[in-house]
Amino acid sequence: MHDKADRYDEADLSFLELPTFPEDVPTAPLLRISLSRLSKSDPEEISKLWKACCELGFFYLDLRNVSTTEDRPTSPAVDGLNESLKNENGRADSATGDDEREAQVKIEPTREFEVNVHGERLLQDAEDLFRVGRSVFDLPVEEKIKYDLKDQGSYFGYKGYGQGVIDAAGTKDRNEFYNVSKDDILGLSEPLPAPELLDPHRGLLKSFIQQSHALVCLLLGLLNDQLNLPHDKLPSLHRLDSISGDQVRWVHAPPQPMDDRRTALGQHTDFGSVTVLFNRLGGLQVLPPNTDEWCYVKPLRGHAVINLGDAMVKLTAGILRSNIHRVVNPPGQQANHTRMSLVYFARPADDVVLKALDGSTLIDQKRQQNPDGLDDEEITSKEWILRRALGRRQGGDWTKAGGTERGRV
Ligand SMILES: O=C(O)CCC(=O)C(=O)O
Ligand SMILES: [Fe+2]
Repeated sequence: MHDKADRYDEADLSFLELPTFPEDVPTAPLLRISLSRLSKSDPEEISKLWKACCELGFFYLDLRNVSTTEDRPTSPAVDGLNESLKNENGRADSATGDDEREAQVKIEPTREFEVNVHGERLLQDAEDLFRVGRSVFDLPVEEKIKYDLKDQGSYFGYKGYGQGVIDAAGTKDRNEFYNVSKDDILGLSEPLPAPELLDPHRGLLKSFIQQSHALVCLLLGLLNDQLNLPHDKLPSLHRLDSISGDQVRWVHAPPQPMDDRRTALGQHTDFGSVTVLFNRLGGLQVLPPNTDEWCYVKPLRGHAVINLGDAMVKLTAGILRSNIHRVVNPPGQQANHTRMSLVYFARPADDVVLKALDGSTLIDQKRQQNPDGLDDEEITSKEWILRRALGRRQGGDWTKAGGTERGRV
């Protein structure tokens, strides 16, 4: 048994500046996995990852430096770098800083843009982006709706409060989104219309995207090996420089009146491959397999919540799990606070066909057990995501919004 991560006490895991997450609500049984140990290919940690991805499809990933000398990346160069990259606002988001920081974290520059994941850096970027997100939602609605790109057939940009639906009856949601495309920020596609206040933060968004994507590729590489797929198969479907639906999302939900509360974001499975989620207030709930009780995911400081999406289910013939989740008003003393979350959605490249991959006996066996299973249609990643995302918008086709959860426990 490892005890390093477990020796942090509760105070280290809490957001002390926020009202505490209540003790008396059901919480979901997410395993806590250490990035530092995964990146050293620790076999025990890899089996925890495998178990979490097969059984629940959700886990916590500890992104902090583990406090032992051998684990801590404290070379003076890296420490000094972090300082030198902060601008006068204390934010690490200058354009020149990006290049310098990339140079430091990149050990083996395999593909254009790619970096090695650095957990503390990702945590810092997430914290900085929480501030940026607040300023986006503070803009007047008339300004924000200029960036609702639904009518152009895009799921990037703004989605206003109540502009999504949470069920087949068309009940309106209770949150706003702002979605930023990876390809826009990396210069792989034309820039989309966006509020001017985001301009100075494109460097920060780029860093967050690179770090999140590198994290996802590390996880995909480890899962690839567990699945006995040909080397690099899963990561190669998720190249940072391929055109894809990868996006950063801020989710923003003001507190709901005490006598009129409803689900803010309706139950769903994520559409893509791997989701990296930063939460501070509670409200996210999962429905664990074989239960009918929604359980809260308690936010933990220094950790991301990672969950798998439907693409991973389809590519592995259902070996890996994408679990249903939803967002409700924050619980207990947190109920009167505005909730915001920050998400990175990694998705296979647009042209990847979402069907079981060849080259793994494990996947072949699973496919044989369930021959008509998940390959019932030939659909690309782009079509799948567009259909599901727009199906959940008002006026969309709800019957097309569903995912692989249908017919499954
Ligand atoms: O806000 C959250 O905690 C989760 C958001 C979510 O599930 C999503 O945007 O798909
Ligand atoms: Fe989700």
